Amino acid sequence: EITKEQQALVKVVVEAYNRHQIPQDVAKKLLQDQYSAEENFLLLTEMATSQVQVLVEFTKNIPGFLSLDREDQIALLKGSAVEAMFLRSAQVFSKKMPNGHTEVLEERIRKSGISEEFMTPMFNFYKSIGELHMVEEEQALLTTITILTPDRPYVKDQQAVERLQETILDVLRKMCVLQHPQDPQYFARLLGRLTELRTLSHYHAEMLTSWRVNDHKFTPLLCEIWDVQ
Ligand SMILES: CC(C)c1onc(-c2c(Cl)cccc2Cl)c1COc1ccc(-c2ccc3c(C(=O)O)csc3c2)cc1
Repeated sequence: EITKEQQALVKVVVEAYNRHQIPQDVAKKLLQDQYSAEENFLLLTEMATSQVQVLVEFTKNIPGFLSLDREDQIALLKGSAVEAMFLRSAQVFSKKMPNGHTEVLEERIRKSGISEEFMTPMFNFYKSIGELHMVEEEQALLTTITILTPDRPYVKDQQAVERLQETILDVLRKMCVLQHPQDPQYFARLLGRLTELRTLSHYHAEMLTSWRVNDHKFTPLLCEIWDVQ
């Protein structure tokens, strides 16, 4: 049984998750008709930059996040941004966006200078997230759990982060049992996705390097959050 305060916690997180989304006029740019590798890279850079801004706003609504040490807040954001964006872009693929974002997003990612070796794990991940058919509470809580990962580089007070993460893990575990009574392993499978995210995050570091080698430019916000340039 989910307690009253756990219900309140979920409500706050889910409302923040739904409130902070890429503005539609930015997302709609995906539908414009230039498909060169350069154009795709520029559009994806714009999406990622907008998504990071959305992510920063979302984290401010995670109960307890703003009471963490300031530097730890930054360390958590920097350490989780890529994983949170894999989760978010995965929702776009699994949501089968009504306005055709799914197809164009896939097309642009496939033709943006990312080498084949990263494509397979990336799209396998998207497929495995899609197969979970997560409800929006699960998506919001899983993203929150990713952000509240204690062992990110440079986090000083890991215990404080662990306490926040455990609170979310507890309510997610209960929700999974309620939402998926026929699948007792569902919660474990959700957490398994977080392990896959870590691997993708390592691949992503290499993707960044290969883009930079080919002189691709990022925005100041992405340079700051990814420690590039
Ligand atoms: C700098 C750039 C080239 C880059 O580097 N690595 C990655 C990157 C890639 Cl290629 C894959 C996964 C993660 C990252 Cl960081 C990217 C692009 O990152 C993206 C981030 C976020 C979206 C994204 C999110 C939400 C939505 C919604 C919605 O919510 O309604 C509608 S459209 C859309 C689009 C797409 C791409």
